[in-house]
Amino acid sequence: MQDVTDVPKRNRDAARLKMDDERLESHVKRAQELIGNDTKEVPAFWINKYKKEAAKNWDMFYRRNTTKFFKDRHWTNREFEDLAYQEGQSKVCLEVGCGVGNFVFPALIENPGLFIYACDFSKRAVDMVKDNEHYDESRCKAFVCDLTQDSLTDNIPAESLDLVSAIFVFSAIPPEKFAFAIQNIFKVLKPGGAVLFRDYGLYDEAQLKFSAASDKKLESNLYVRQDGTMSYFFSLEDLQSRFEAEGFKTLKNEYIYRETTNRRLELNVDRIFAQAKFQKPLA
Ligand SMILES: C[S@@+](CC[C@H](N)C(=O)[O-])C[C@H]1O[C@@H](n2cnc3c(N)ncnc32)[C@H](O)[C@@H]1O
Repeated sequence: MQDVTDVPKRNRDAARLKMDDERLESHVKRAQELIGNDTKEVPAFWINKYKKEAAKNWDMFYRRNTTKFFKDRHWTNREFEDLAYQEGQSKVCLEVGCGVGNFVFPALIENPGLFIYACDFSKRAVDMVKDNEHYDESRCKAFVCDLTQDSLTDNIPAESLDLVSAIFVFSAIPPEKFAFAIQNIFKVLKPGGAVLFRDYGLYDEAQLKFSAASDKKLESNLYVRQDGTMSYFFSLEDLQSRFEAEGFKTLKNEYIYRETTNRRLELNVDRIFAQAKFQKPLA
């Protein structure tokens, strides 16, 4: 689950290239076969347990990995122009599912006019954010919150945010809880404010790996990792309909294709991400 999107600078342009049609077609064909043949569903007892214990499993993930697992996300200004600082401008953002701050700290350092609220349901992760040498209360407030059941307005004034970033967090949430999470975000955004979304796309290589293994599929497009954390894969239609159902307007919604190389295994891997921008309409 490493952040393979953070390709070395000199390879960025090459990595951003879309897969050519032929390659994409054969990838989709392979994906559909693998996923279509994956009928090994996990028993309901375990599905409920993974869903119920999601916060605990992520907390254990951070106990094991501390701050060492994800790389800092230095690509966010490039991918989300709303985030990038413009002279004299100040913005307030909330990062949902902030983990240990791999999005938060590069964004604060690169964008002087930014204030970031950062929340996660893992207390251990939030404590690591607060312990970071760059944590400065005049520019950041981190707090524990389960986006799928705790109201964000307990910590953030309603309709006060310019931006909400959701970077690889919705994939960790069971789909039946998306609606609550999206409504929760809607309430703290200003009219005209936007959600910046990036997550695993349908047929991403990680989904193919889950399908090839046994007993990983919980339900359609939802899988479980060895450590009990979950991963959902978004088609653009699915993503768009879920945000629009809660009142958002879709301004951007696209797949990002990246070819990454695993040098040790001498393998090229096709990653597919869903990237979108959803706006809360002006009143
Ligand atoms: C893959 S990590 C991404 C972390 C961070 N956004 C980043 O870009 O590095 C997913 C994070 O979402 C958090 N998370 C998952 N479900 C959540 C929920 N219901 N409420 C709050 N945080 C959640 C997990 O604890 C984990 O830190």
